[in-house]
Amino acid sequence: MTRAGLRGGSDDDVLLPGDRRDEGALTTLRRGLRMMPEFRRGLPATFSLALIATAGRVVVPIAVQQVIDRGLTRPGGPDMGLVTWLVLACAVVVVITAVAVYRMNVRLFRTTETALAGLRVRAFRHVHDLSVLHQQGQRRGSLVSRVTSDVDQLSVFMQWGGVLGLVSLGQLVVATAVMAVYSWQLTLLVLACFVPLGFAVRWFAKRLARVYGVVRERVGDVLGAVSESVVGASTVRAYGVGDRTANRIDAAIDRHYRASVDAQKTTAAVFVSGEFVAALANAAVVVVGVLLGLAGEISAGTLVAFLFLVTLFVAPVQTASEVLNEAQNAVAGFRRVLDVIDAEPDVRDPAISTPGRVHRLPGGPLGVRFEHVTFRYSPGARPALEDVDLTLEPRRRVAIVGETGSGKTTFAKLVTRLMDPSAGRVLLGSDAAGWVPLPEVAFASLRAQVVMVPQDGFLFDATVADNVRYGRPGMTDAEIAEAFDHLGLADWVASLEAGVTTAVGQRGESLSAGERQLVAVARAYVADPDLLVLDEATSAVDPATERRLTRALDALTDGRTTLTIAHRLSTAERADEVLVVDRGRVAQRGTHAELVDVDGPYARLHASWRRSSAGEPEPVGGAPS
Ligand SMILES: Nc1ncnc2c1ncn2[C@@H]1O[C@H](COP(=O)(O)OP(=O)(O)OP(=O)(O)O)[C@@H](O)[C@H]1O
Repeated sequence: MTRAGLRGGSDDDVLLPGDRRDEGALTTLRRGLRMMPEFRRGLPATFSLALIATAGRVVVPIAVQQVIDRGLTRPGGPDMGLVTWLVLACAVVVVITAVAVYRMNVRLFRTTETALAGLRVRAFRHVHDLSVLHQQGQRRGSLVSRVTSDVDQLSVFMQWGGVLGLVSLGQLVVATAVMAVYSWQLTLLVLACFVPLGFAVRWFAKRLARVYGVVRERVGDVLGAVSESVVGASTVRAYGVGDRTANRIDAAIDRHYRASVDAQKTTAAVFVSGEFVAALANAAVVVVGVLLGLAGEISAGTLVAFLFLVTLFVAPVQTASEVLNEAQNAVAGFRRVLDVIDAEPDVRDPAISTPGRVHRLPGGPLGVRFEHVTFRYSPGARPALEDVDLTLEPRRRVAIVGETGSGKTTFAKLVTRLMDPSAGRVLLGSDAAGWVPLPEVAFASLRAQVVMVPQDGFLFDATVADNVRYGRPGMTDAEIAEAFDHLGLADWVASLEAGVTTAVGQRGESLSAGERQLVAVARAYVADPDLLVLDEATSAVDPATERRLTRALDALTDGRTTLTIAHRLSTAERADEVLVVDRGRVAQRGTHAELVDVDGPYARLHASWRRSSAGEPEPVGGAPS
């Protein structure tokens, strides 16, 4: 299988604003070169080395011609002095050529890796600013592939195809020029032999693109089937469907195998055609060359040199189809990476975009003000929030409740400026300290003073302490242990195998769901925000962890403004204020006591909670976010 066959497809691609799928290859390359100054800077020197390398290759045929015509078959007898001189000169040129090729490879490797590392870093950084991350969450994998496998694909092509393409092109041009100087008749003959191959290569290139397209799809199928069976291993085992899953994987592997064999057959045909035409050209040159020699048109040395040159000419033509095919794939990958970098972030840091109009948030607990805010996930879609107009005072614990899909998470994302409203304004501050519109708040100030604790409390594969340190870098393990102590969690830390230095495993899987939440709460606590947005977990936890969590949350929220997306009515009952969101609108507002007896959405939610309260407390609105 060639390199082209090793990559996975990405059918479930995420569409970015301004994606340019139909852009021509040259336009993409120009756009890419503009974005990779490191690569551009190295190009002239690399081209010069390529020129030396290719020029060096034609020295040998020329020397052979000179040795035969002017050294060995000289009318006055062999001139061994000239032969020795030519052989030595050839040896020197061969060494210089080898050094030039080596230097060119190293340069190309270094400049492409430096340039691609820069590209990858830019793409990664940029991805974090794209609101598409929050709006099309299910397709994050595709974005990841753009900044990983697409860049890898480009790197492989630039180092392998780039070297081959550069040398081949130079070799082709120089060999043709020298051939034309020796004999225009034989040059035309060689070109005539290769014209049909040129057409065949074009046809083969299209077919190769198609067959390797199928191979990539099949690779994607295999990866999809395998990863699904690994991720869903417990479900597979629980339902005893191991055989069925294995059959699915076997079938995907079989389809991949068939597609690969099919693709290899085409690749083999390309090489055979090249070999055939090369043999044909050599034979034609020998026959016609001898006839021309007999007619006194060319010398024996020229004929031998010509046969060398034909070999130099053939190699690039043979590799052209593979390089072309690789180039098609690489340019497609390049375009996908460039589109990520070129996509305009909807939410920009004013410290960068409008440095003249940037503010810090006032210190101390922050209030939240929504001024006629409407948000749509896409133009023309039903508003997820509609005309929300309210002020939440600082230091209050506010519970946001509502049916599933009513707009609670959207509200939280707007407060933390993961997205900007489609209409209206969100402001943070207080009557005393003043209100600042979110688009004018520097990200550094916003991220330091407003913290969101997501429902799943994502943990990194590190220790408990490392995960907490994300909240405030530089804290010592002892300070982190102290923070757990303040949150009333010292007994829990003591129960861990290695205290705060216990490793949590990938995504925190060595801890229970409730314990992961405890770490997430500690992380928010050490960040010491002025406004907290909590997305309450819906997963049931054991009573001991539940008690710890309640205690830790009380300590965390003490004295801070807190917005909790509440899935348990017990949280709403304890809140200073309840916001009831219903189909994108704030339908009710007040304390639990004020709302519970009023006919409305809150009373209905409460009643449904009461009905199911015989068992575990039911999440408000049923389904988890
Ligand atoms: N990324 C998205 N793209 C498009 N529509 C979305 C997206 N996220 C949410 N929505 C839609 O916006 C509306 C409000 O969703 P939101 O997530 O705010 O609801 P929620 O009240 O938090 O629900 P839950 O309790 O289930 O988490 C829903 O109709 C939902 O389908």
